[in-house]
Amino acid sequence: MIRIHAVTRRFGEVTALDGVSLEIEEGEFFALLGPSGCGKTTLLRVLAGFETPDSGTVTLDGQDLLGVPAHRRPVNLMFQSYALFPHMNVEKNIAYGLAREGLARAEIGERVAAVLATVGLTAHARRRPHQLSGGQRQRVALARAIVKRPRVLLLDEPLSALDKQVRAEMQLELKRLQHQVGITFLVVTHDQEEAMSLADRIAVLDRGRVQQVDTPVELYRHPRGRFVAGFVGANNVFSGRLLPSGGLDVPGVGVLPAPAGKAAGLVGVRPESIRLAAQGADAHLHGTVLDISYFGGSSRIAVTVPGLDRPVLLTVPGPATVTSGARVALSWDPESAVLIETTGDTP
Ligand SMILES: Nc1ncnc2c1ncn2[C@@H]1O[C@H](COP(=O)(O)OP(=O)(O)OP(=O)(O)O)[C@@H](O)[C@H]1O
Repeated sequence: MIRIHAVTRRFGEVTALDGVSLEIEEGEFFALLGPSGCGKTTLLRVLAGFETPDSGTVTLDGQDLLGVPAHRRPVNLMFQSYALFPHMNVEKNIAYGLAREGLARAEIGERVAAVLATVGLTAHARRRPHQLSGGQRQRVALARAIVKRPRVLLLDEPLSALDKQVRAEMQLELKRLQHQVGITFLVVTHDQEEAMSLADRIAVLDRGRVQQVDTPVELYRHPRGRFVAGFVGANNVFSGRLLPSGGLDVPGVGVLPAPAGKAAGLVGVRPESIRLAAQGADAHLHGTVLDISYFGGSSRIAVTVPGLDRPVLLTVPGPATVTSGARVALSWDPESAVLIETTGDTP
């Protein structure tokens, strides 16, 4: 198990990591998710040994890791595929690290062959990187990292260079591989969909601080704090006061469906929980359709509501039945509204 405790790293005025504590289990697929500049790469570099924190500790199975030089750590950083050696074929690229470790030729041959089979590139062993597709190059980069049999594999935005379809394929591939090799994977990404689809657990970082660590489902269902609520999946966040009899009283808007409570705070309602309602008794909000985005299987509708500073988003299956400029009524079940953050208790 990796235990990161109170790790802080400053660069002049910038605090890249601000008291980060995390525990990553053996064999886990763990993601660090956050916007650009939140400190993800710095944390990865600390684990890899390319960066020393100002304070804090990192242990692997109880053993200090920070005092161990980078090349002695049982941790490997997977570089982007453009870091492959262009003049070496696939096999040689993969064998390179093992040869440097001084392993016997026979063992290198066996290990390279095994890993080539694992990533499905046996038939391409003699090709050079420029003779491969982006996805295949990414597999070589992966093979090169896992052939060294690290305990922990660090991946920095591993799929960002790939186009959408290849990316989806590689996500499946990465998960399958991680399962097969049983190595702990720690992936860094700013793409929440990627983190959700890959990881067993996700740590959301903002400005050098861990905001929440949870499974993808929990992060989506019960985001804690405004940042996570807005960053992980689309969300509608309403600010108001929960009423003991049920509902959220939003100043200037009215009482919106929400469970009973006593706190003033922020409540989130996911776009797929909101439906178009008939005007009248069962409608809770009224507004004007601002924009419609069609995604094939579903559509996202943005509705401007007087009194709210951001449009309300809702998702409907298939093409939308309304058009821009239409007046619509919106509704949702109280149970689908979750308290994200309290801003004070009502006396
Ligand atoms: N060597 C450095 N010198 C000065 N500032 C740095 C250095 N490395 C990182 N920083 C700063 O620390 C902060 C965190 O950087 P980091 O690269 O960890 O972010 P990130 O979340 O990985 O972002 P991105 O997704 O853009 O790579 C940023 O403000 C960055 O400018």
